[in-house]
Amino acid sequence: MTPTESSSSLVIATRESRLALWQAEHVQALLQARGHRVQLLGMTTQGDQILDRSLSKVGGKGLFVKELEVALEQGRAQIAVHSLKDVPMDLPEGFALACVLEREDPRDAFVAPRYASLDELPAGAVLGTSSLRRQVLLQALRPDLRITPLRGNLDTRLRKLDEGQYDAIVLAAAGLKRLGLGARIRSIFTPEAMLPAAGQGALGIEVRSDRADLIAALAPLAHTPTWLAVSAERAVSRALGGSCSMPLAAHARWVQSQLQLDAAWGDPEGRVPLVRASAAAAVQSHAEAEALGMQVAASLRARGAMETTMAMTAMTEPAATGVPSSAA
Ligand SMILES: NCc1[nH]cc(CCC(=O)O)c1CC(=O)O
Repeated sequence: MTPTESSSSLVIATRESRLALWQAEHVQALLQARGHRVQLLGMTTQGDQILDRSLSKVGGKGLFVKELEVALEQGRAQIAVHSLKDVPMDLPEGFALACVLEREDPRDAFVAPRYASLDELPAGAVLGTSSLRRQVLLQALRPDLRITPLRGNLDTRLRKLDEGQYDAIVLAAAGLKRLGLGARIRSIFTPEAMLPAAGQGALGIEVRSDRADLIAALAPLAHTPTWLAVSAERAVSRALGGSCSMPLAAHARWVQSQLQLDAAWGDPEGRVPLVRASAAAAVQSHAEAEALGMQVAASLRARGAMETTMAMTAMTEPAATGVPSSAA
């Protein structure tokens, strides 16, 4: 750091949901501890405004990041903090992922006032979820449940549960834990029962790719084991065309020095059984992590994932099935 760099103030562009603000403040504190002056710039994205339609129908993941990128482009901010799960597989030209921070719990959580776990729900109970992945995986576990779309930020989702619109909801454990709402979690799904989404629980920091100085300043915040794991997960999504209209799960974890990657692909209408694939490798670089992801994607495709992907185009049209979906 040169004196001029450390004395200049950095601005973090952030969405204004409580979770987004927590995440931006977390990065702000990490940077302040390293001697940077950091301010926040709160903004509303299209993804926050559109609450009545499935996000997959109106543009998908990018909706949560685009306004923030415009702020970076215009120089109103230098840093955008994202839940990596909401970040498109390939960033637009001119933007880069400077680093990935240590992951919070990547698993999904079951929240319900009257039931302690999915198994306890009576037949026909109404279960709210916010992504195709969760819908498909939960329907495979409990075909008898009425799985219903659930949109909105964390507080909104919990309020809808508390108002009695759902018997139970399933959402990311990471968000609840970050906001101090971990006590609402009745049970956590093991990855074996319900495989998380690529990048779930991890935070990514986006900058303009011409800011090599900033990328260097952010490098100490990186958590390499998380970054390699999410690189492998995101490579699976990318290889399969990665959009949030695809019910895809990808989860990597370290088993000693090996990265174990598990992925699942489901047909939203349940016409074919879930397709699963796994592989492990002694990954040491992003290239090796991505190769592992591509290998698992190829296995998924060999087992039928691609065919149903084609069939899904019709499914994502309005009113075709009414399946829930979002960037979750
Ligand atoms: N799709 C919205 C979203 N993006 C990130 C999280 C949770 C936190 C995380 O995964 O880092 C959530 C909420 C959820 O899926 O329940």
